[in-house]
Amino acid sequence: MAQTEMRYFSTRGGSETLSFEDAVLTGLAPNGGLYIPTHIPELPLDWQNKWSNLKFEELSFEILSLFIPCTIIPSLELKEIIKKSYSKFKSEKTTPLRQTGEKEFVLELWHGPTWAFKDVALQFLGELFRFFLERRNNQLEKDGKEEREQLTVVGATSGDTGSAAIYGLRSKPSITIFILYPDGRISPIQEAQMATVPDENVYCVAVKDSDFDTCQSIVKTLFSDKEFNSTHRLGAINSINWARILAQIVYYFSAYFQLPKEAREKESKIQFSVPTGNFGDILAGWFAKKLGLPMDHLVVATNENDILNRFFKTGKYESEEIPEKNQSFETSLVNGSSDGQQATPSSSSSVKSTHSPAMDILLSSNFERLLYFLALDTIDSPSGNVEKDRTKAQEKLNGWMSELKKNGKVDLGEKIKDAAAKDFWSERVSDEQTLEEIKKYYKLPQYGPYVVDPHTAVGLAATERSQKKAPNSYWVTLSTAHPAKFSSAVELALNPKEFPEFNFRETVLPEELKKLEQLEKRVHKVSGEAGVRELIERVKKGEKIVPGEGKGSI
Ligand SMILES: Cc1ncc(COP(=O)(O)O)c(C=O)c1O
Ligand SMILES: N[C@@H](CCOP(=O)(O)O)C(=O)O
Repeated sequence: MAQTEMRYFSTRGGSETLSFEDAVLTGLAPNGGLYIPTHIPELPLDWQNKWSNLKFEELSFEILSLFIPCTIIPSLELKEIIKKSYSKFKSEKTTPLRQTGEKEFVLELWHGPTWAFKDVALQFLGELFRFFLERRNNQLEKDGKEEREQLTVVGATSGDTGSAAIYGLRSKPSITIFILYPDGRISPIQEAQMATVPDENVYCVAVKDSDFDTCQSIVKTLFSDKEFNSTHRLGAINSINWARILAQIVYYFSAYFQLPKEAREKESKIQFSVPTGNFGDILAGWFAKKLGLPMDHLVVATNENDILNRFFKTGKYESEEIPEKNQSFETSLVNGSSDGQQATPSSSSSVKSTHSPAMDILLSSNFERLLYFLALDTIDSPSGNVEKDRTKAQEKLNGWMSELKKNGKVDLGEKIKDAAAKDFWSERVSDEQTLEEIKKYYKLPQYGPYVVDPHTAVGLAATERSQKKAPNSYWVTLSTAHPAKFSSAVELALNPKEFPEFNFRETVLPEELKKLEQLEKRVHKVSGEAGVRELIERVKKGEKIVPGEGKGSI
């Protein structure tokens, strides 16, 4: 059956739909919403047999082409983009599945260039940007036009997205990239991975006295500032960009095909546990389920920053703090809601610093995408008319967003909580439990020893706690980073007193990362949104700014 051509629209309303190309290049919708597909495509008949022996790249092509019409990227070119995206992965399987128990598995997503799961999507997004810009600029040249399209990528990171984006975009023509991160709140290796990249088009921006939410909020404010956005043609690398979610859907299918045959039999149940921060990775899993991948539940595994866990348990989405006292929280909620004029906080909010710092996030961007679908699934008396029902769901979502803006919290109610519970379970994992989990996997009989990073440990702890809900299931925990990236937590868990034989440098740290220590770092330290704007404006004017020596707030 012919499928309707896929287009994308904003969660926050407006009847406009965009092509895949425009949705990817725009990143965040002008009304502050996130782009989502107009419909969930159908998998081909007999996909389970047809796809079972495909290599990762081939599987990726099959899934991505359901969302990217060949009028936007012709098949041959999409295959080429995918091939380039995964050529630098260190594992033949790209995202290999490792057995850790009789029915327990870990999906290792960190075999890409920066040793984090973000590489899977950001290598692809880098290639997409290159392809679209090259095609547009060739056309301009053909048409005898002088101007060329340039993209100013502005992204926020709690450590991993930044380096993966930089490795995906470094030295790509027509692109300048600014990565914002909270000064002093990412691991030394993460900072070294970003700041030692010498390419001229890369700017690492340490935002003083901030946290990830502040950085994310600055990014969203800049995107919603119409003038700034159109002057600099902003591009998004965070998971607000639909292409990030899309690329991540693939590895849920890949995991499925790597599980033992028995797991794929009708009576078996498969559960996925996902260490969660910005809700991008787990949302990709939810789309995989919507597409028809047989999975039972997705476990939202949070650290002590547990707003999401509290929502899934209570239906209430709220910060622990009073909004007036917590500007970062409020500003993140209202991002881009209107004129981009809201003040951006410069001081840290109530986010806790934990042993899994990449998940130290209060407000998860992608939760809005799920909320849209929950709104749609629970509208009273749906009309059956796609556009009308879409508008109703968008209105409902906007209502929630305004309430959040006003009160810093919203009670989404039992109906929404129950609708979410069909697909999600959730668990909060403390720092202490995270360290215990790292120890446990190091001492793992039969399938160990296995050194896991603290984020993966959060996922594993959540798996164990959820197991009683569905005994006899197959469990896949997503491993989101290589342990080398988080030495402090790993060394704290596998400390010399308890584990005298363990040597982090010898057994965990890859040679490639050891070499970073010797390289020169280039970091621009700035204060708040004003500092970020100033840096971008001066760079775009062609000023050469020596890292750490800029004037003003830079
Ligand atoms: C290592 C690691 N694990 C887990 C996460 C959480 O993923 P998501 O933000 O997609 O929920 C992140 C970053 O967000 C991360 O860097
Ligand atoms: N943990 C992330 C935070 C940014 O999330 P993103 O998936 O929206 O880019 C990081 O490592 O930076």
